Amino acid sequence: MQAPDRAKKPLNALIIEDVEDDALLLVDYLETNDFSVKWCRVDTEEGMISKLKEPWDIVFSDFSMPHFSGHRALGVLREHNSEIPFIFVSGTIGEDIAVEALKSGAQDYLMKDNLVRMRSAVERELRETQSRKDRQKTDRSRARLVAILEASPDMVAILQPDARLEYLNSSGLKLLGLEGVEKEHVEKLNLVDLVSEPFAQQLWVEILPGLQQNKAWHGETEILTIAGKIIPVSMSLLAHNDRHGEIEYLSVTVRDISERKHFESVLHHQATHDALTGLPNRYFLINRFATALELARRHDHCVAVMFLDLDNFKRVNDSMGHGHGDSLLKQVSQRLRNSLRPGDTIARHGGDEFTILLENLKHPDKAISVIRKLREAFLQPIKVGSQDIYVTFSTGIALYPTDGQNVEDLLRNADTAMYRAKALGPSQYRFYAPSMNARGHEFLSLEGDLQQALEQNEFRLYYQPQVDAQSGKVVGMEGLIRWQHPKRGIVSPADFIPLLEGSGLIISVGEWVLRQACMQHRIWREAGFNDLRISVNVSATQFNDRHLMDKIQRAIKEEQMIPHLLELEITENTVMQDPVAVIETLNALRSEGVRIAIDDFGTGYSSLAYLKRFPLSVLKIDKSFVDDIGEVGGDSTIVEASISLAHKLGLQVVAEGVERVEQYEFLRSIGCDLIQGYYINRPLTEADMTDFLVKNATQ
Ligand SMILES: Nc1nc2c(ncn2[C@@H]2O[C@H](COP(=O)(O)O[C@H]3[C@@H](O)[C@H](n4cnc5c(=O)[nH]c(N)nc54)O[C@@H]3COP(=O)(O)O)[C@@H](O)[C@H]2O)c(=O)[nH]1
Repeated sequence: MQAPDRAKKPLNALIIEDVEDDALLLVDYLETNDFSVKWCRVDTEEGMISKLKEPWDIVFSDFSMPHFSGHRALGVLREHNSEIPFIFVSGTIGEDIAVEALKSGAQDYLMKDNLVRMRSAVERELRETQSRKDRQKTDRSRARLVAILEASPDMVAILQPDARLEYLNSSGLKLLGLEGVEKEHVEKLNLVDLVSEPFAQQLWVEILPGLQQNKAWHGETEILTIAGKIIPVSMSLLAHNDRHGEIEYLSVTVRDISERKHFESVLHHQATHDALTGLPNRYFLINRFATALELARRHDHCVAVMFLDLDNFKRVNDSMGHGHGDSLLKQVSQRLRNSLRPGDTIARHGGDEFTILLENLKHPDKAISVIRKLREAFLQPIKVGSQDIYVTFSTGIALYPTDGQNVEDLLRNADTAMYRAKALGPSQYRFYAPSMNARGHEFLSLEGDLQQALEQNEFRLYYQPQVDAQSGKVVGMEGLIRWQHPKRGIVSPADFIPLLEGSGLIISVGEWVLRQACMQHRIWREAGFNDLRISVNVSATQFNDRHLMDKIQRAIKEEQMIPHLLELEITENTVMQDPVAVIETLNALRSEGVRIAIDDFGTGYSSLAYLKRFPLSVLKIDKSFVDDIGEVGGDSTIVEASISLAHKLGLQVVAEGVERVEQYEFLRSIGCDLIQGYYINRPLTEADMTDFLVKNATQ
């Protein structure tokens, strides 16, 4: 082999020729025609095969040789998969054979004695080989690109400028549920048909026209599978221009982000909901509340926020353990949720506190109907472990726009109102009033003084007479506490009982009231007023005191009280707190001979039918019902019905707060047993009560 001349066109030629001179003539011809030939001559099949490993640009072959043939040489070359151009150069070839040779894959044939066409034939073959190689390279890289697109986990599509599908990769077919669908059907689809409303609109009206200018759109949206399933996706839409700057085609890459969205929503739920109850948390509520206020401001609506605090939750937690406490909270949450409308928001504020947001209220009173509904929902006990627990809650309500203009103020005011409700005993509700804040400060200073009031002997017991409705004779009295404050004078129990409740002092002050009443009763008995009954109020906190029975028994014994003349007034709500335990205590009191009165009847959420299971003696109809008597639009049928039913259940009925003669007369006419109220007398000091008894006895 000879080295090629670098100034000329290099040509590596394998020459299959038995005659060395013919080969040299050929090379000489090529060299004189501007080729620098690197060549090798073989004349056997083995020789050719051994040389095929080298990088030949062209093969020249004689047609017939003693040990080899041009035909066979062409066969060998093609068997080795070689696409190297093959040119016959022969002295003997006839036209038929030449045609045959071309048919069998040779690129050309030339006569040894006429090589005029050789230069152009070689140049042509080299050119075609090069362009074939280029084409193959392009095909290969195209195939690779398609393979990459097909292997992509994202949907990739090529679209016509009007968004019709031209190509859709396998992931796209899979994502859209188009696997197995005929290609021609797929190609009829438009991207607009494959996205959900309202993105289809946006795509059509805004995004596609905008691509002329913007060239690209990226965003998160939803696509619609052929089966109608909506899948959240991230999408990149690109416009590809032709050389005139017109959109030639579009490409779109779509990534299924369902999993990410799912995790995002899980995270969002965790950040906005309470893990124990699954209810929205404080953060969620504040956001929702802010939106509700915006809307209310715009549409002139009223919004109520209610703060609920479970009564005695701590007792359940402490006595039954946190596991049971959690179970109670979960069940309470469920009941609260079920009692509200879908548009109302209930959130767990923390601990045993819940917040309810009532939007778009027509009237603030609607909040009361909601409280009633909630109370009804809790009439049935909640089973925790093996115990039935009756749940009550204290509620504070603040209203937009009257009680505040922003979330913070309204929540704070609802909280203040809730604390005031809680101080009144279980199951109470209070609407916020600005005076609550002012009184809050006053309360603080009173609270400090209360600590010493008992030691300093500052409490007084006043007595309000109860008379027989028919005869007008005094048959008993209610003991009502007052606080003789050294600086403020007489302080109303409405102002300090909640403080005593809150501090727990009510237990010892309640005991003082009981003993004071029993002691005074003995003094009046000794003065000849023998059969008078005396009643005292027992708050829910006192009722929960496990030493209550013991204290009552000791007071009766030590103050020489006649048990059947002692009456304890408890409210419906005290009864409802824990009915099973209450029945037990009431039975014990009854066996001592002590009478029990239900105070403020009608203000709670029990019914007489419900109360009949308790060993009660007296029903005190609340002043609010008595107030209705004789008023225009007032409804006295409740009073009538209550008295009639109470009598059927063997209860004596006392009407409280009787202020006017027509109330008295009406109550007498419908069979009310006893009357108490300013119409008879206000609560009196013991001295004034003694005078009143004397006067009454002599009338
Ligand atoms: N746990 C205890 N609670 C007590 C005790 N003493 C009183 N209280 C409770 O405080 C609340 C306010 O009591 P008071 O200011 O004494 O008001 C009572 C009566 O004075 C009042 N009343 C009676 N008749 C009329 C009337 O004709 N008009 C009118 N406007 N008010 C009237 O009503 C209150 C009656 O109380 P009750 O029968 O108990 O419902 C009050 O809730 C008391 O219960 C105590 O020692 N312990």
